[in-house]
Amino acid sequence: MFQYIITLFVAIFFIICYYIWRYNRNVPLPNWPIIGMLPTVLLNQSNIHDFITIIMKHHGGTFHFKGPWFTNTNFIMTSDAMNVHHLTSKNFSNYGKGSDFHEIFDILGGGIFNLDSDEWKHERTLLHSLLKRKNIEIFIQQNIKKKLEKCLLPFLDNIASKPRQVLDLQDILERFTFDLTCNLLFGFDPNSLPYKFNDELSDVAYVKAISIIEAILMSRHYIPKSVWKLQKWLQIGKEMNYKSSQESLDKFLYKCISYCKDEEEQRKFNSSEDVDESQSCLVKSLMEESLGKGKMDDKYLRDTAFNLLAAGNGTISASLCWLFWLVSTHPVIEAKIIQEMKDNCVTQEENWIQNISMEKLEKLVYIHGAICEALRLYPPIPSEHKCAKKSDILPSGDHVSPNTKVMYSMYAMGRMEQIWGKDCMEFKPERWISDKGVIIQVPSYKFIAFNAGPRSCLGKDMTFVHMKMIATAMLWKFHFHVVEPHRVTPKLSMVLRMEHGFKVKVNARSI
Ligand code: HEM
Repeated sequence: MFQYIITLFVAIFFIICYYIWRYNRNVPLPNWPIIGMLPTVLLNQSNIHDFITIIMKHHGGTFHFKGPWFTNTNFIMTSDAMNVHHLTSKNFSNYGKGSDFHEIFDILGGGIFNLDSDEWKHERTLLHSLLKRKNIEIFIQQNIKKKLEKCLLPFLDNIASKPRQVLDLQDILERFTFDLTCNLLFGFDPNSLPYKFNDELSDVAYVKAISIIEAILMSRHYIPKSVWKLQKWLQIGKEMNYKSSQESLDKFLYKCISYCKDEEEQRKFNSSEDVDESQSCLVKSLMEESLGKGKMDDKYLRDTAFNLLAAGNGTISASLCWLFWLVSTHPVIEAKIIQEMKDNCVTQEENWIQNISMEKLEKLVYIHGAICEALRLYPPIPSEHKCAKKSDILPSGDHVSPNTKVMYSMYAMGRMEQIWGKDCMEFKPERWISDKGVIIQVPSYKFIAFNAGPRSCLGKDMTFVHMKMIATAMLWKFHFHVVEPHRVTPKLSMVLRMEHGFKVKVNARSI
């Protein structure tokens, strides 16, 4: 009798397995009993963004992810522009960051990215007023110009004189934008890309720390909370280097803050010829603004400075890398960019960087289109998540329960035929230029790289200034030849960097 019961249970087990297998065999992300969809996600980690794009296309733009049972990792994922419009604008008040966000992004502390409700509104108003100040705008342009002229361009000149030398352009751009952002925030240049260079650049602990932290923060999105928290506590697995990276970063940030506060230190620094004698500095302005409002402790300054550093540093260098890669692999587009610059230069021998002006940059619509394309296809922040306060129905008809996480994939949205048409996978700057030769404005819930609605990016205009100045100055003087067979793939990280760096040979361009 016992044998019959065992046989019956085994038979039932296999029949269930067979039906689950039959149901799952044609779907890109099978849902298994107990373990849910997690194993397939882990198997596709190395190409997660393209994998998500396939799933989004397969499910018509919105999809319900099921994590392992009892781990509370279920969420909704969407790339439907109307859903994103609803989440970011139409029903904005129902979608906050949620408690999971604060736990995952503990490193952001009490900075703007981690705030909600009135605290967020107050911080946004403050930062908005600081970032839009005329003196900050002017400082940004001078800051970029000086570092380009005296540091990056001579550095690339030196590399171009050695035709065999291979350069990791991603590393160089990360150092360059890190220095620019620190100069803007703290009024000094940490020289991670030094003015006086040798052939070897030494590693900079805090630049590395940021990249390690970004990769760990990404992994916290798909590893169950209890697991990553245990790993963090034990300092093992993906969380192994979190504590040491955080300490290295904090040491740097607190040093910068005391530098901002200490006039004596500044004089010492500013007597060095390598250091920018900056007049404007966001942290100082912040200290003046916050004076008497009871918020000016070092922790607040650390959190605000780090949020701005995280917002503006890696995002710009990553966008530049993807732009250079796309341009270098599309010679016809590269030729059009150079032609447009020639058409807008007084003489062809003119030194582009010395004569650069905002008026001149505004005339460059083709490169503006190319930058938009790079941001569409490779958005530096590849996904976002929100948490529903009350139950809701998305425009796609999907029901959202209270406390449900809703993610939107910016990466997948840039590749949706419904938004961009049949040629959505092509790098095509012309897409952004009207018949009258002006830039076509696409609603931000479709061109989502800078987010949409009340929480849209405060640094969008600043980003275009950075990217146009840096890209034109570099392309005017150099062609970047992508080294074969170097694989260019996105890294699994909060910021969409390149997994294996961006290996190029630099050739001087004759105009
Ligand atoms: C390619 C460059 C950039 C991209 C793609 C980008 C993208 C984004 C995105 C997607 C958000 C929404 C984040 C969220 O709500 O969780 C955001 C917010 C923000 N960005 Fe940017 N950003 C860029 C550059 C900058 C720069 C240069 C700054 C200025 C230093 C900046 C400042 C901010 C701030 C302060 C917010 C917070 C807005 C809020 O929560 O109300 N960003 N950005």
